[in-house]
Formats: sequence, C-alpha cells, structure tokens
Amino acid sequence: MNKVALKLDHITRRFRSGEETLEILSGAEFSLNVGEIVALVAPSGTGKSTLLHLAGLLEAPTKGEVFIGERSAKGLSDTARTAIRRDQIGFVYQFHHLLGEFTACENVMLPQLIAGVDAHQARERAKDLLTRFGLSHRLNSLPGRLSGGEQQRTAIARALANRPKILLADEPTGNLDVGTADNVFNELLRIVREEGVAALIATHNDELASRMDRTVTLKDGKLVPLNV
Ligand SMILES: Nc1ncnc2c1ncn2[C@@H]1O[C@H](COP(=O)(O)OP(=O)(O)OP(=O)(O)O)[C@@H](O)[C@H]1O
Repeated sequence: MNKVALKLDHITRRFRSGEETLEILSGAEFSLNVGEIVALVAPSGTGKSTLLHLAGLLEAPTKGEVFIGERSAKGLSDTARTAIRRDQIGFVYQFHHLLGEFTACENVMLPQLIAGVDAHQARERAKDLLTRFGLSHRLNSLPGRLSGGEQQRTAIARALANRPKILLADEPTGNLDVGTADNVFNELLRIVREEGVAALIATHNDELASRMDRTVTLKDGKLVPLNV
C-alpha cells in the first residue's frame, strides 16, 4: 500500500463575513501519497489557497483533521506546528517573497540556518539546488537583479532546501510569461521528482496539470478527481 504524506480528513472551513458565514470547504477528503505530484485545478474563489493554507498548517480547519504523515496536527501548539512546517513542508507562492537584501544563495541557505544546519552544509545544499535549477552563475546575485523566472526558480529551491516531505505550491508560475512558466514548471517537476517530494500544486493551467500524476478539483467544497 502507498504511504501517505498528507491527509485531509473531513475538512470543513468556514469564514465569518459580517452577518454571513461562508463555508468554503465542506467535509473535504484528500490523500497525497509519498512521492506523488497532484494538480489542484479549480475556478477562482473556490478555495484553493484556503486548502493549501490548511494543508500547510498555516490555519486550522473549522472541523476535521490534517495529518502530516501519520501525525495529526489537531490540538498541537503553535510551536509544534511551526516545527512541522519548518522540517516537513515547503511552500511556493505566485510571488517569490525572496529577501531583497540577501543573495540567491543566502535566500536558499536561510531556512536551513533557521533549522540548525551548519553554514557550510547549508551553502553546499543551496549551491547544489541552484545549480540544478541552472542558476550556478547567479549564486551571488541579489533578487532584484534576477529575471522573473530566475527569482521563481530561487524561491522553489528555497522551498526544497530543508528536504521537505511535502511541497505546497500556489500558482507557482502564475506570474510568469507562458514560455518562462513552461521552463520553470518543467524544472520544478524534475527536481521535485528527483528529491522524492510529494507535491500539491494549484494551477489554472490544464496543460501544466496534465504533466502531473493526477488532478483534483473543488466541487461543492469537496475535492474530486478531474480528467485534464
Ligand atoms: N480570511 C478570510 N475571511 C473571509 N473570507 C475568506 C478568507 N480567506 C478566504 N476567504 C474567502 O474564501 C473564498 C476562497 O478563497 P481562496 O483564496 O481560497 O480561493 P482560490 O480558489 O485560491 O482563488 P484564486 O484562484 O482567485 O486565488 C473566497 O470567496 C474568499 O473571499
């Protein structure tokens, strides 16, 4: 049987909006197997970002449980959730959020230093990842000097720096032109597969989704399979 990297068990998420209560997820069920890459394709406003935030333990569900591997995150302290996020989960967003005063290499080193990796080892890992993303000549460049595609490659390298078990990506190439998005996406998939990371990737792009192992969508607050 496949081992599960991430499991959402009957997740409901409600938001209060003035007098109204908005139910975005309604008993959603989902399992992401170890090493599997799944596309999340759904119309705007249906709850993709909400789902990724819950999966990444950035928010807690109104009802239901999130499991990272075998471990339920229910009732954990903020410190324990932060530790799970730091050690096991990598995030990539549509906008890179790199730190402008640090070089590409330092940006990829930073999460490792925070996790207690020694500086030499962190630098070697950062160099290795950035080289695999074709950025060996940009190690010492500040983000402002990088192209959009290079910035996003660096952000993906940073998300993978601590060897997470799970990568969560919210429109990771949504901010790039079509050709650049295509290249960055191919590299993301190649390196995620090389690293054996399980990934859940939200995208509006059916063609990109078709390169992943399977696709799910959100319908009436639940995750259902989608053929792309
Ligand atoms: N903190 C919040 N408080 C109130 N409503 C919220 C909150 N966060 C999200 N929502 C609402 O939940 C719904 C889903 O939002 P979400 O950002 O998850 O959608 P999405 O599918 O990621 O959209 P997009 O593709 O446009 O990024 C939206 O109607 C949004 O306004």
